Amino acid sequence: MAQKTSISRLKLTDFRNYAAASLVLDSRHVVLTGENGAGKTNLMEAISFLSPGRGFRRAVLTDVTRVGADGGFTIFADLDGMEGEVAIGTGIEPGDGESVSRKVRINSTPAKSTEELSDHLNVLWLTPSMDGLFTGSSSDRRRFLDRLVLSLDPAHGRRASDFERAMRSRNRLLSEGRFDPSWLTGIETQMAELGISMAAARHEMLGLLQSLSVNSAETPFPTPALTLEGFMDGGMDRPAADLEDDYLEALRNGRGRDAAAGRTLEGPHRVDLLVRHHEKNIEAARCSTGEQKALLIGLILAHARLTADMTGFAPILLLDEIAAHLDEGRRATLFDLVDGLGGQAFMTGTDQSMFAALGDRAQFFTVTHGSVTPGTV
Ligand SMILES: Nc1ncnc2c1ncn2[C@@H]1O[C@H](COP(=O)(O)OP(=O)(O)OP(=O)(O)O)[C@@H](O)[C@H]1O
Repeated sequence: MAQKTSISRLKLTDFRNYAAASLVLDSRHVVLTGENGAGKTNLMEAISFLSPGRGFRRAVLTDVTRVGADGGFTIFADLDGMEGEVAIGTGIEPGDGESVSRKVRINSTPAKSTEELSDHLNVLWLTPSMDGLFTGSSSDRRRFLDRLVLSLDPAHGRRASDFERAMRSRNRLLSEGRFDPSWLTGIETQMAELGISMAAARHEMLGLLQSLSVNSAETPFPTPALTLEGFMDGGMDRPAADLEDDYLEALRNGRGRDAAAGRTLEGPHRVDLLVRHHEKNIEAARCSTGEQKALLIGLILAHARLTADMTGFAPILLLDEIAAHLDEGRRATLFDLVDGLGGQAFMTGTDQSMFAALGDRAQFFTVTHGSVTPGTV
């Protein structure tokens, strides 16, 4: 059984609709209930800032600061993490401009980047804005895929941003008509190395996820079948050096075409994640709304289980409005599955009675207009 990571204290200042808020938690699950617009999702978003990136809303950081405050916000958390007890602080400071990046302190020491947060905890989420994942844009699915990979392989984020940077340099050279072969080859060699290792990490993560899906038919939340399309399709079993050579050659041969298109037409940045309902054998995009939600829940649960197996620590789960469209039986099953992961999950809803099946496996808080109090009203 994986060990637990859990948050024991959370303190927000000038974050969204919270001027100041403080929660003291035990290691059980956390249920936040309150009216629409009270600040439940905002609290979950604050927790998502304890992982690399811009949180689950992918927010512009200056929008996160409370309207009316003087420009900065802070989030402090004490947690029992993967390297023991740790205090994490993050936020932006007053006066930070539009292109601000958020600062992170770990046990009061400034972190080099937000990626250091991955050493201490994994935070996974499911929010209503992900409901359209299967029918929406391939870039959303790619981002989703990369977050899945990131929780198992923290170096994936750095590889992806280095690849992007190299690709932008290549695009610029090509668009300016500067076909300097040695310069281009240098950049393309870097793209090939990074691109193939990105593809390999994605491929490996999907393989591991699929190997976990054996029990899927027994729950209302089946793990979907997942495949990648658009780059090195079906060819990832060959040695990495061969794949890199192939991609390098494709880039070299594609210079004229890419110059005309104004972008690089082949690479890991063009991959799409194809999702199918395994048992019904149809694409997720053609499943009903309820079936799509069940597949998404199945996918997040399988990923949480995989993260727990691979790291030895159950991730923190943020499940926003998870209970809203499930009947009583499915809700109870979901809570048992979430609890069975062995981690701490945060769940929101408008009605506390929807979480009754959790019993004393959870602690309850009421959220009202930017304040949060223990217990229920
Ligand atoms: N930077 C900000 N400053 C002040 N208020 C903000 C800021 N950003 C968002 N808000 C407000 O925070 C409020 C609470 O939003 P939140 O999404 O947390 O609600 P919720 O409790 O999850 O509601 P629902 O049940 O409708 O999803 C909203 O009214 C929103 O306008």
